[in-house]
Amino acid sequence: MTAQLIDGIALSKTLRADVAARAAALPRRPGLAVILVGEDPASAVYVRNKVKACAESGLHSVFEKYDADFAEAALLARIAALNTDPAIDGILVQMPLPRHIDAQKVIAAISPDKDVDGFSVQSAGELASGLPGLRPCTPFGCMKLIESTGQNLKGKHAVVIGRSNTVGKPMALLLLQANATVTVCHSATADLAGHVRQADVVVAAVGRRNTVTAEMVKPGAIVIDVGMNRNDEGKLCGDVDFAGVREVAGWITPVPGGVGPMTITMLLVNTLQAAEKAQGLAR
Ligand SMILES: Nc1nc(=O)c2c([nH]1)NC[C@@H]1CN(c3ccc(C(=O)N[C@@H](CCC(=O)O)C(=O)O)cc3)C=[N+]21
Ligand SMILES: [Mg+2]
Repeated sequence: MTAQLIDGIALSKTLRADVAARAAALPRRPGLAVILVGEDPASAVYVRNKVKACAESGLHSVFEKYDADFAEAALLARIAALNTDPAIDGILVQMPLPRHIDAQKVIAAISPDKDVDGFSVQSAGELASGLPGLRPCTPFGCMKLIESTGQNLKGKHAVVIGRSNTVGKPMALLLLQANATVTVCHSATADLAGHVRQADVVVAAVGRRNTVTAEMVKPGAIVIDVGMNRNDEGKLCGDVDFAGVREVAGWITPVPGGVGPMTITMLLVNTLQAAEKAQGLAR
């Protein structure tokens, strides 16, 4: 059996067309502010892709780039200004930030209504409480990828590998909300392979290549690869041994072309949602 590929670029295209149509129907264009502090080359690429994606979906965006020694107080002042800027519906401060800046302070400074990353305590609390709100983009995108298989999660066993605030924890909560039975594995898990073997859905968000191998995967499982690593040849690869696992799984996401583009797509969706709310349209 060879797994079906879940194409994050194709799904992104469909969802971004919907964003564009809904954005065009609004009296005022949704606006996203993207802030980058420092010179990390990978961050610069991701941020450029986010700004480009906004333009392609008819969203307004502003990009602010600051030197690595930009003061925390100055960054907080920029966020305060954007919080009250009526042209801006979403604020994204690219992570990681330089060490002299307290990321938690920065996240807390963003108005919860403009928290399109879904990283704030309010957004996390809304997700954990089953209330509507802005969901973290990567796990939100993973849910769309899983939904695109057409498989109902009710009664299925999902195993999340990784427990970060940005991916693993919110992923587990979203799967729970979709009626899956959820196990969260992490670096201190005693028998990772034993847990993954039980999984109808595997979400790998570890940051280490070849964490999930063919002999760990239940035949027919849905395998979602959040990893972003480099192999020995310097090529982008995920946490899953793609070549091996695709021979066992039912569905699998590639890296690149899987979760990455969907993370950006859900950022657009969240910005649209924030704009619709700001303009009095409930969603
Ligand atoms: N405040 C904040 N919000 C984020 O959402 C955020 C962040 N900080 N910091 C860094 C991570 C990482 N991230 C990615 C988004 C898209 C791709 C993406 O489009 N990847 C392409 C490949 C890109 C390539 O070739 O390098 C793909 O998987 O096909 C990757 C990574 C968002 N992040
Ligand atoms: Mg709110």
